[in-house]
Amino acid sequence: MGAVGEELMKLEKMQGINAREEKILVLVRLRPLNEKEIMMNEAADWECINDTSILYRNTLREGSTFPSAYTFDRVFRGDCSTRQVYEEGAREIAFSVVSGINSSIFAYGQTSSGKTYTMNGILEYSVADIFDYIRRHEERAFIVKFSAIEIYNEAVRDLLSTDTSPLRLLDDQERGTIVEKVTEETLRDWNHLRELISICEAQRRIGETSLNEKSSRSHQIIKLTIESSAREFLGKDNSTTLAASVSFIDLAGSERAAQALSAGARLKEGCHINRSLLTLGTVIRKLSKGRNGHINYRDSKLTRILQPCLGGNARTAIICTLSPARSHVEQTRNTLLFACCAKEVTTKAQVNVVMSDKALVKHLQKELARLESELRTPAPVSSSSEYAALLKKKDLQIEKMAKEIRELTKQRDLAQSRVEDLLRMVGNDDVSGKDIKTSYSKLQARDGLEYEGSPSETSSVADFRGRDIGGKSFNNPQYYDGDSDDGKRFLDSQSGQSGTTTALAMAEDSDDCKEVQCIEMGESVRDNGLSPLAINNGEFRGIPFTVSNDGNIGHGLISTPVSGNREAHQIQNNSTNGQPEQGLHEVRRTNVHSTSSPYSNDACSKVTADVSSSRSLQLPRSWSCRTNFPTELSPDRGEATPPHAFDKSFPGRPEGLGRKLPQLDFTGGLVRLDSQSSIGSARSTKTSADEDITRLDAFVAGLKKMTNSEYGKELPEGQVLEDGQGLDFLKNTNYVGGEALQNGLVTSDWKEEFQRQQRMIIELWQTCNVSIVHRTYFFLLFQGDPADSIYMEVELRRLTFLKQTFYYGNSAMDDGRKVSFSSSTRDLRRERETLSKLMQKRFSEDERKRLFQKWGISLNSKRRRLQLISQLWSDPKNMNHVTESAAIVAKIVKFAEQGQALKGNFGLSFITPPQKSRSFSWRNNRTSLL
Ligand SMILES: Nc1ncnc2c1ncn2[C@@H]1O[C@H](COP(=O)(O)OP(=O)(O)OP(=O)(O)O)[C@@H](O)[C@H]1O
Repeated sequence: MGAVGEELMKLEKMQGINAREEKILVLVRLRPLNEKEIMMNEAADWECINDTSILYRNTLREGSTFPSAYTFDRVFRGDCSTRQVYEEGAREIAFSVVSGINSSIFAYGQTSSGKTYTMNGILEYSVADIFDYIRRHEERAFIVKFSAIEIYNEAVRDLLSTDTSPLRLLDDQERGTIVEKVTEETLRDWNHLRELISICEAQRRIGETSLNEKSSRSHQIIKLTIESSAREFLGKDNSTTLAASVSFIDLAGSERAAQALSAGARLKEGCHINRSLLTLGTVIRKLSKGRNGHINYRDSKLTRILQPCLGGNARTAIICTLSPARSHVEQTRNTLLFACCAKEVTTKAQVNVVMSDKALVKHLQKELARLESELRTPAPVSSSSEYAALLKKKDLQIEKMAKEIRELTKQRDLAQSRVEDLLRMVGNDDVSGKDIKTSYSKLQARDGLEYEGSPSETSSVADFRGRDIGGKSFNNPQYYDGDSDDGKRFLDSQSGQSGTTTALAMAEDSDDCKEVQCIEMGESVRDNGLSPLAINNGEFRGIPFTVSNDGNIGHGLISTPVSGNREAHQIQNNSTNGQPEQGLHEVRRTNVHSTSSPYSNDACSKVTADVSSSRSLQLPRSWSCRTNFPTELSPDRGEATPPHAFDKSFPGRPEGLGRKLPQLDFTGGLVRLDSQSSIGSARSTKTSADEDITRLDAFVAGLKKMTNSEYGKELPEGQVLEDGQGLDFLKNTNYVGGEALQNGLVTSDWKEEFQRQQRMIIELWQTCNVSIVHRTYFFLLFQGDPADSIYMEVELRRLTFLKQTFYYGNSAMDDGRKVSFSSSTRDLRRERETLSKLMQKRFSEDERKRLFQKWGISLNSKRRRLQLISQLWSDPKNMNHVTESAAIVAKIVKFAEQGQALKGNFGLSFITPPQKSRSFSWRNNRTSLL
């Protein structure tokens, strides 16, 4: 065998070693708190507990649905140097390039988390190592080429060229996607490298965001291509060359635009950045599930260029950079979720050999000989014990899945039976609920825009789409400043940005941006300066009930002693004032003692009435708010109803019918309050939105749909649940609905469990852009009755499903309509707009003024109502905020009146259930009571 043969053998051996699948190496680097964070007294919530695990240690958030510990190939704490990150993590991957293996190192993370800081170091250490290797291998001739591009606003730019025109991407059959005409410099030495790097730094788009003065606004890809050949064969026709490249990819920040407080150009960049990153996330997610089906590499320039690094012929390491600050917890989690997916992705790198024709022929002859010999002596079949082990493993898998299916079916059936009971209870023996649906179908919101079969309502729909204002075409509804003197003045969409992301969304007219914007629009408003809500003896025992005419939210709670007279409800006034105000409406229909309340104005009475619209139940173990309402619909809603008039106890939640107004819509919307359906124009201010905020049939249909739907049954295509996350957590809850309740086995810690679930639900509402009307109804209706557990569970299931669906960029189906994160964001924005219009009707000018002041909104600013509504429900961790938000929304949507109306519509009635069965099903036994 000559030298060529040896060379070939060596290469084949290398190919044999490397041409195998391996998982992407995932490294996590936690940076220390920066000066700004320290100045702001930020807490560092993340800790690397060993070399592979990172822990979230904020015990205050124990109710979170997220896992608190994450494990990766390697994690680096804040005091680790970049050299350590390189040597203990990225080096092996980067260094493969000298052996002819493609490799790539990514940095992924939110702005200011240290991507550029890390990648600059990694690049320099890698090049130093490569140069060192070259120096030590004089027998080979090396060529090192350097190129650098950035992807800025979905355009590819050459960072080594002064020509800023975008470069085209071409598809090459052999090499995949290549960047046309990109400059490639042959590296001479270390100084040359430094020079090129500083050119790139000067050319790269950098901007200032609120979190980073020098924020990289583009994705940067620096590529080193290394070719090497044995010197002795140089120039000969049987020479072979190893050719591979290593890419250093410094991605732009993965944060949401809202978090970085981006606006204008920054926002537009954010849109593009996030489109690329969204596609990257989708690609990684799909790859992590295996390579089945279409992978959408071509959806962004970034993924197109990086295709070989993502599941192709390359070894890849991803360094996820994190900030430990508490204020960045959401982004940190997103980064970790991305990292979790990435660690499941496999690539298949192999040595890339460029052969001369003669060498290739020789190589093929050898390969042929090897295959022929393999055919003659086939490899021994695996032993039967191996087969048996495999079979056993599969059997176990099947058994586990069957168990899960049984469990889910049981839960679904249980929920289904509750729905059927509900349907029976509303006066329909046909549990299919067909009649109910028919009767109310005309009121059913369809696609959030129209009301089916209601021409008068649909005719009032104002179409603002595509309207041309001042040369600018907006797809969004116009804003009228109802608080201004003329009341209907169109506002420039860019003015009055304060506190709303909507204004930012409208500020951009880039088509590209619109869709992505919706994804980015978060609800950034946090600090609303709420006064603390008094909690009853440190416990949350009831529901908030009012907005007072001084603009304060009533801090009263309607509470029920855990034991004692169920009718001895008391409105506990936690105000500091303690003096009754004029306009206080006594809640007479129960034995409620209306203590002096500064909050008890008309609004107060409405919300309290709403609470009171639920029938009192005898459920001694319940800690929740107990409220009463009459057995018959009184034409006078304020009419007192003596408690004995409905002295029928019911151990489930009959009050739920009166209280469960919201449509538990799959889309997260109670009813979509679309501006088009209600307040799109000055003319249409008095439309269906006013009257048709909620419908019971919609709620029932929603419930039924939920119990029949995918929640918990299956996740959307390609969706994965993180460890300890998703549906499993429900199994850990103290489930007291269903059987446990029927058997009277109400657990004593249900109260605690309820609060935990409530917290989770409130957070998930925010994450999933759930309608704030829905949030309000659900929050006010489900107050901790043990029988609420089924509803809590279904809601949790639904929200978890939505969250997962959205996280992976998927859409969920609802009545044939696709719901995605962006569409839910849009719906929520529209709902807020609608509520802001209605606010003018529901609150007097004085009340509005006081609310604005209380919520820190300048009385001179524009779109004050929208600003206020935008703040509502924006701080899920702050229970005071939540309760006050609910009170305001409740007043706007006439929550109280809805309860009464529904009671009248459906003639709710309850009977005492047989003591034995303690059934909590709905009864259609109107005559027994009325
Ligand atoms: N591990 C670290 N140790 C010390 N300082 C760090 C570390 N990581 C980042 N920094 C500092 O934090 C600041 C932000 O870092 P860097 O610019 O690398 O963030 P980035 O993630 O690239 O942000 P962007 O996405 O906005 O470009 C810089 O001043 C950097 O020096």
